[in-house]
Formats: sequence, structure tokens, C-alpha cells
Amino acid sequence: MVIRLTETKAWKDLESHANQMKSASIRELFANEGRAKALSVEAEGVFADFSKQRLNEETIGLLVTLAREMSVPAKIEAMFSGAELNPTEGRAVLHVALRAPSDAVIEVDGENVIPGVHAVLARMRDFSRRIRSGAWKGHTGKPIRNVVNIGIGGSDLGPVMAYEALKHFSDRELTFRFVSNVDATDFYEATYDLDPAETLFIVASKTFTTQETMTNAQSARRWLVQTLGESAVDKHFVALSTNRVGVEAFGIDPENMFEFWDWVGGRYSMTSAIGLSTMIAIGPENFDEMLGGFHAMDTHFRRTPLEENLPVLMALVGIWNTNFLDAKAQAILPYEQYLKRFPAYLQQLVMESNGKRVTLDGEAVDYRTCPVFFGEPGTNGQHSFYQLIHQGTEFIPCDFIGFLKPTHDFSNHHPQLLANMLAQAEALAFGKTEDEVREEGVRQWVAHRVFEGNRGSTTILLDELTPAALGKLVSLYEHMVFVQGVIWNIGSFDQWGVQLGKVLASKILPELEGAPLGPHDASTRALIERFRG
Ligand SMILES: O=P(O)(O)OC[C@H]1O[C@](O)(CO)[C@@H](O)[C@@H]1O
Repeated sequence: MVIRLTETKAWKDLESHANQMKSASIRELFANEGRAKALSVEAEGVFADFSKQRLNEETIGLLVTLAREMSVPAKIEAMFSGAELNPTEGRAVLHVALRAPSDAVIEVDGENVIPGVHAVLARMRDFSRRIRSGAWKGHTGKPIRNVVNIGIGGSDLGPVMAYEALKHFSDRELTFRFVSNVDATDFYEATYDLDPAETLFIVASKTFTTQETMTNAQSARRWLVQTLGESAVDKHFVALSTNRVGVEAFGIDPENMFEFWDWVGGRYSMTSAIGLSTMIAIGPENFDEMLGGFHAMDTHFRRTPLEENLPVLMALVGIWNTNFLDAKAQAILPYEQYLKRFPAYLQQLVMESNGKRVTLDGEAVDYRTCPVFFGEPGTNGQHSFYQLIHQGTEFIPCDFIGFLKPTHDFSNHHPQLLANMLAQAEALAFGKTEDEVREEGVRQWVAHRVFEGNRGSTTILLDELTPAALGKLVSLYEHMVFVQGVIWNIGSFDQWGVQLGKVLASKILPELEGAPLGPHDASTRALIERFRG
């Protein structure tokens, strides 16, 4: 039986509750001193304080009931059991299997996938060690010094985010570059100063058909071959893919292919073979620690009651802000420079997953789904868009992410960084009233100096940015996305919304190169003609 979200009892209860809470103020809610403790949860070393959100314990109770009514516990179990949770593509959703221990058993169509996962990991470890030690020689006998990952979407954003996040753990003797855009500038800038004889290209593509990646990979091949000759390809190209036939057709030796499977979604693939560049950068031991972090949060998610389940609570607070307090966007604000690509990574993870307007049954939803995710590392964001977050007309819930220990401990930088983070969350929640402005002696432009406050945020604190911590953080958001998709009853694991543009681009491409124009609207036709000159 199809459960309609807006017809559940919990949804209706939340609507009435929201009517009261819309007029509640976070200042008043804090009259309850126990609130900070009661609305904070710690799991696997990740501490999350939800007390600065505009909600109370009753809100959480109602949201948890909603999660139960929408069968979240059963869906969690279904995911870990290899059920077909991606029905529009006929696939299981098993990124959790990529970081499960070797003695785990997770079956897809009656076959345990874990031995295959660990066999690929073993090959990745061996290959990474050979690159890092210099044992793997390029075509001319020189060791590899440069690694260029070619991929886009999930085949780029996870690797580049993880490389930047864990740079402190990476082999600084090696240079890492990431090419994604079909704009030739991306390829040029990544390669113009590299020696082909010392360069390894990793072609990362689940399908091995993505236009941008194939174009960049062909350019990389020409770049290499024009200096070293055709026979150099074997020593300078490896592929990460599910498509063996496509890899062979490109001319990459299947021996140099690291496999993954169709039950790994592109945006959930950074712990699959797609993580090869990460493993080469930080070494197999650190990569294993990262997998351990993922697995710890996966296990917490699977085993913990909803009330204390961190990914579930993150998801529910997001639902509360989006569906009951009308938030249309959410800011991701890491106070950690190494997480500078984390907002970009989350943009794909969250919006490609839950940016959907029909339910799994194909009916238009009658509620809001995924908000716009965006962000910048602190404190840069403060000097950019925080003005709108504090005083604009939109309510933008924020996730502040900080680490207690700095990676680099120079003078008083870290206390300054964290002071800024805590201050922003405090200012958003409590604001500054007109009276408070006047008490400071201000007589002019008073209204401009007022902060209405009551703008909710979550503060997430971890001890230190280690590979394990990164794994926990990413897993936390992956499962948050999953729970929200279950509650909204949408297909979080397909991405039909990217298809139409791809198809139209393939029709326009020959037209830009001179083929007769097909049927287009007057605007597109005129723009094509302008390009053709
Ligand atoms: O790894 P592939 O198959 O090249 O796909 C790249 C990306 O393209 C998409 O299919 C659409 O943007 C993403 O989901 C995926 O991460």
C-alpha cells in the first residue's frame, strides 16, 4: 500500500505543531537550560548540537514518529540487505558494502558481493604501493610523479574532495590533478607543465560513455602518444569502471582496470575503485582508516534507535526546516580549509539524489523536496554571503562543521577560526534586538543594525580531520540523504534529470560544426547561427 506522506498522522501533527513553533523564538526556547544537552547527540566521535534550531524535544518526537510511519527502519534494513532500492534503474544500493569488513555477507541476486569488493581493494593497494614506491615504471623507465584523474560528477567530486581534505596525509612528492570539465582549459591547465613520461592518467567513469570524460581521455591519449608513442598507453593509463568492454575499446589493458559494480551510484562511489587517486595520495593504510570511519558510521546508522541515530536526526531536522519552516536552501559551512571542496561534493550528493518532483510511484509531490545546498569554508563565506543569511528575507539553515584540534597549529589561528564559527551560530540564533542596538548608543540607521535572529543552525564538531573522521562525515551525509529520500518517497538513486540536456547537446554538436539545423526554437537557432558566424 502506498503511504502518502501528507496524509500520515505524524505529518498532520507536525503541521499543527509548526503553527506554534513558527512564532516561537530560539531565545525563549533557551529559557530551558537543559535544552543544549537534550538536543545534542554524539555518535562515533561526531558531536551534533541541534539546540540552535527552531525546534524542541516535542518536534523531534513527532519527526521520529513520521520516520516510523514512512518505514525508515525497514528501508534502512532493506538497503543493508541488498534490496532493489533503485527501481527505475533496477538496482540495489550498496555503497555500504564497499566499506564492510571482509567477513561480512551482503548478497545481491543470491551472490555475496564482499569477496569481490575486497579483491579489488587488494589490487588497488598493490597498485598504489607500486606507484608510491616508484616500482611502477612509465614507458621510458622513469617512475610516475604525476597522477591525473579524469572523470566528472561522482567520478571527480569524491576524489578531488577527498584529496583536498586529506592533503596533509598525502605523498607530497607526487602531483595530483583532476580534470572534469569538457572545456579544454581544464585539460590544458592540468597537463601543460607535466612530463608525459612521469604521468599516469586514471580514467574514472562508471559507464565509460560520459561525453566529457571520454573527450578528455582521448585528449590525454593524444597528449601522451605524440611524445611517447602508441605503445606507452599501457604504462600510463588505468581505468576505474563497471564497463570492461568500453575500457578495452578505448585501448586500456583490462589488467589495468579496477572494477566496481552497478549497485554503486556515481555520487556514492568514493570508497569504490573510484577512490584509487585517494589511495595513491594518502597510502593504503590511511585509505583503510577512512573506510573504517565510513563503516563505523554505517554501523551506527544501521543499529541505533531513531531517537539517537545521527544521520536520521540530521535528515529529520532538514525535513523540519524544509517542509515546516519553509527553508528553500541549506548552507554547508566547514570551518576547516582542507574541506574546501566539501560543499561542492555535497551539492551533487544531495541535489542529484533528492532534487526530484515525483514520487517513486510517479505522482507529483505535494510538498517541497530537496533544498538548494551551497557553501564555502569559514571564514571566507562570512565575507561573502553571510549578510543574506543574517539579514536577508530567506531563512537558510546552516550546518557549521568544525574540528577541535587544528591540523596546523600556528599561533592563535585555530581559536580565532572556532570563535568565528561559534559566533556565527550564536548571532543567527539570538540576533540583536532594536533595544540592544539603542542601548549601545546608536541613534541612526538602527533598523539596519538589527538582527532578527531565530535562524536555525546545527553545529557539528569532530576531534581532528583524519581519514577516519572524513569517512564518518561523508557517511553521515550519505545516510541523511537516504532517510530524506525515504520520507519524501522519491527515488534518491537515479538521475533522470541530467538526461535531456545530454541528448539535446548531442543533437546541437553537429549543428555547431555545420550540419543542417534541426527543429529548434527561435532563440536556440539564432544562438547556433551566431556561433557558426
Ligand atoms: O562515472 P560516469 O559514468 O562517467 O558518470 C559521471 C556522472 O554523470 C552522472 O551520471 C550524471 O551527472 C552522475 O551521476 C555521475 O556521477
